[in-house]
Amino acid sequence: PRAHSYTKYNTWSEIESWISSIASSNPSLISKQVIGQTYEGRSMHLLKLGKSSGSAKPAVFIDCGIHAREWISPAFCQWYVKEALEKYGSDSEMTNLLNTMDVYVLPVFNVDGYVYSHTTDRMWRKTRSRLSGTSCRGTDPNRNFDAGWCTIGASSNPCSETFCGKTPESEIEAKNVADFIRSNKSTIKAYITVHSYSQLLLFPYSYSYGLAADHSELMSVAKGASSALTSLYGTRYTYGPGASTIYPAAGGSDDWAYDLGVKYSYTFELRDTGYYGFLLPESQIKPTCEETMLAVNYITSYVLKNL
Ligand SMILES: NCCCCC[C@@H](C[SeH])C(=O)O
Ligand SMILES: [Zn+2]
Ligand SMILES: [Zn+2]
Ligand SMILES: [Zn+2]
Repeated sequence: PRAHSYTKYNTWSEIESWISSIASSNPSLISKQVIGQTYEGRSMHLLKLGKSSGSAKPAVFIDCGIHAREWISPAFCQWYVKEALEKYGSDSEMTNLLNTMDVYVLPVFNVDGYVYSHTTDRMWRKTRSRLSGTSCRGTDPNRNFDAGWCTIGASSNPCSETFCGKTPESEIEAKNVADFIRSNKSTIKAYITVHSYSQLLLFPYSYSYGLAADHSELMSVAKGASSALTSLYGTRYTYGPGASTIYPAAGGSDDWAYDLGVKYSYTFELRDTGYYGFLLPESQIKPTCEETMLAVNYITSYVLKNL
């Protein structure tokens, strides 16, 4: 069988065995937990990075793979874990971060969809839930959160790629993540959700054109993060509130986390701008992940400084 590689789009079974081995590789720095099952009964594995300490530490939550076809996203979460463990002890920023904070990483949010995009339909986006009254499958998990749910930029047609679901958190995957964040909301200071493609760094709101209370701060952090990203290979990002920067879209995880009180809430749209789109070649995994590390590190060190 194929081996796991950080510069390959790994299958779910490769990722699942990687999760087990990486979690047991360094028990003082990383641990794993299951936050629930997917619709088709797969486990949602959450990794927890950080120097183990008796008391609850402030935390960052990063998820990848909300949308099945966006394969560069789970590749980044795997890359982030590798870099964090590698750099701990040598890089002062990462060492300070993991000594003071915990970083939760959900390598693949929409596991059923990810598997389906590997086996059956490369362009699949949604979950794989069955819906009553139609043969169409799946809900868009990024329209299924309880944030302006189904008001704009989402569809109530189950056959739509942006179907918002029967109710908020109808998708077990979304409910598992929302439950985890709700039960840890006193410690979670930042939420970062990774998608592709378009090269954007977005923040609330997408469910309204109204500006977030923390708009100017979120904007300045986004500016710094995207400049850090650009500094490596010149990759250019656009940044701003979701509604005006990409399109209005209600029910998103970022808007939901922000309204729950997680101030630093960001959505990344990674490479590229459409030449390859979702079919980004594996040769671009390393450069994409390295430049994105700079942006994520910028955000986490800003959060650390402002605890
Ligand atoms: N919460 C919405 C953030 C902006 C839209 C993000 C994209 C990622 Se593919 C989408 O969910 O359509
Ligand atoms: Zn997406
Ligand atoms: Zn996207
Ligand atoms: Zn690196």
